[in-house]
Amino acid sequence: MIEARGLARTFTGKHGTVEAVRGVDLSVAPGEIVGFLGPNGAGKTTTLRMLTTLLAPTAGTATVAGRDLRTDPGGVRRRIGYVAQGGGTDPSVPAGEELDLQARLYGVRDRGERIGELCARLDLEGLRGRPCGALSGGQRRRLDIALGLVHRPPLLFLDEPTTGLDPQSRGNLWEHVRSLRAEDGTTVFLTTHYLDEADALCDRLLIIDRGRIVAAGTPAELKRRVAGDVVTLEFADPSGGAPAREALSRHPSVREAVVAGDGVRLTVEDGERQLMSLVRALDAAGVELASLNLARPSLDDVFLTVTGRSLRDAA
Ligand SMILES: Nc1ncnc2c1ncn2[C@@H]1O[C@H](COP(=O)(O)OP(=O)(O)OP(=O)(O)O)[C@@H](O)[C@H]1O
Repeated sequence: MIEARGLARTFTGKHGTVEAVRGVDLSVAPGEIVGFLGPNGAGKTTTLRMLTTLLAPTAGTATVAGRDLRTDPGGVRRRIGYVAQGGGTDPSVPAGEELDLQARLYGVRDRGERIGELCARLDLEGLRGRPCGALSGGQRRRLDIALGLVHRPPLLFLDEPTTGLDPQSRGNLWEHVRSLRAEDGTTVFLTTHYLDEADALCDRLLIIDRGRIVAAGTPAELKRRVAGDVVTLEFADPSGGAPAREALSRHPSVREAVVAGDGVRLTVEDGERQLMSLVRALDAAGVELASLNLARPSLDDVFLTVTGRSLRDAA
């Protein structure tokens, strides 16, 4: 559904040159929900604007929804939906009229039927007469998505769809995005800097940092591949940290062992299966354990491993 090679964009202004996107390769298959994740300023919006024909690339090529970005931008536009950050509705116009206008702009023939279908699907039925400015944040995001889908595009781009929404509305929006894929097979490409959103909603993730893709895979693959499991140990005797670290850093499954406060933090390959063996190694070293905790790595651990920075700090 998307194939991009070497996509790049440089901005040149009074204050010099910014290489916002530096040669991005990406592939998105039909029916996937793909998340484009990265800190502020990483190049997410710039990439999205290139893929949606709003910004010309400085270099690279892409096919989007079966059309060439450079030679047939009109063809791309007809076959994609794009929901920008903040949307573009007029606060004084009723939601139903905005939908009608959009359907006319795209020349949708059965627009009454299509609008009814979208309103039912996105829980907008009772809101058609309400001015856009009077909708709640979650309702407005659902209207923005309906506007992006009026012409039945097979591919939908969402730029930070849940920024500014409360946790309940975010969960609700994720459900709607999933059902678009389940019911219509819509492919979704979305940007986010929320790790929980990337983890919960997306089949596959591309992590971008400073204009380059630094990691790609399913959330589970990324976590498994890059970070290992995290085991935190505390000891009956607070001075147990140093001998424990000494004993455990020789264990074949331990990639890293650091003393943290009164305890030790380990990065362990396949942590669950190794726990008993780690406990035995401690026992052999004569260190008495007070507590042990095993945690799956988070996407933040992944980002930390590939870039050396925390996604939260970077954002
Ligand atoms: N029109 C422009 N002129 C100059 N620099 C720009 C322009 N648009 C973006 N940039 C710069 O390009 C870089 C990437 O910006 P971009 O908006 O793509 O990042 P982002 O990952 O979407 O960030 P955010 O999460 O904050 O939306 C930033 O350094 C930004 O300041």
